[in-house]
Amino acid sequence: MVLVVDVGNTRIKCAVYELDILKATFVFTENEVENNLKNILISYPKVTDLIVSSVAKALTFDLQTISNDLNIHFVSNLDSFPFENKYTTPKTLGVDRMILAAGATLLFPGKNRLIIDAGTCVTYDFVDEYDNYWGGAISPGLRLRYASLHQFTAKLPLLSLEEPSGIVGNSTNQSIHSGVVNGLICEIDGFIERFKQQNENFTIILTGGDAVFLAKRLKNTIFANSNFLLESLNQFFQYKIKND
Ligand SMILES: Nc1ncnc2c1ncn2[C@@H]1O[C@H](COP(=O)(O)OP(=O)(O)OP(=O)(O)O)[C@@H](O)[C@H]1O
Ligand SMILES: CC(C)(CO)[C@@H](O)C(=O)NCCC(=O)O
Ligand SMILES: [K+]
Repeated sequence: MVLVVDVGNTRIKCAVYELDILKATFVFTENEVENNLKNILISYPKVTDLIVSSVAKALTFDLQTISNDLNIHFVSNLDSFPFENKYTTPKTLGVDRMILAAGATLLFPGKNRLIIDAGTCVTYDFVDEYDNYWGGAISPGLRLRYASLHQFTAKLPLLSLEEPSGIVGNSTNQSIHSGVVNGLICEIDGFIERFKQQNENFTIILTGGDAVFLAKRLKNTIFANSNFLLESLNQFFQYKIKND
């Protein structure tokens, strides 16, 4: 069994897999990480391997201290990935984006793949049908958009996510909701439109903390798979075992 750990910018998500079978998922914050991981390992004593993708600052404790007999692997840009990396600054590419690209490469072979991860940031990543990874785009996620409107102005309140009443916001709050929510939906619809015009034989994957909320509101029918990063970590782990 493997415990996959996604240390995101805001939260930590993990899952236990037995080969391709998802046994359990967990979400917690950084200060709870040590206790949570210990408890997961007590509940799942058959876990032999831990695979960690982190885009956050270093964890405040040493993972190795939670168990002596675990194999712990931190994904890094130095690993070998199942795609050809065409990014011009591969050393600064986020490992979360590399894992998403790896998962899409392994799970949807022979397709032009667009992975949209709507988390703290929204990332767009493109892997072509020949398994070349080209990069994509980074923009602010929903919560970040609300927070930055408040933080960088004098007058705008800090609001939390709410369905806008329409495109035309008729108050300060409604204008903010429309700008943030409708703005991101138009952005994602726009990226998808361009991608579809330029590529045949494609697949689009939508994931991240806001995926379910956004999927229902997009013009294109795209199913949200909130666990795609965790699934991709599991796929990457199996790929590593085969190729090491
Ligand atoms: N408890 C929560 N804390 C923070 N964000 C949440 C929470 N529940 C839902 N969300 C939504 O999820 C989004 C953050 O997504 P996610 O949890 O995937 O981010 P993350 O942990 O920073 O991961 P990543 O760094 O991979 O984007 C926010 O924009 C927010 O709207
Ligand atoms: C864009 C984020 C913050 C998304 O989590 C992460 O992938 C990251 O820190 N990336 C580094 C920059 C890059 O991917 O080019
Ligand atoms: K993200």
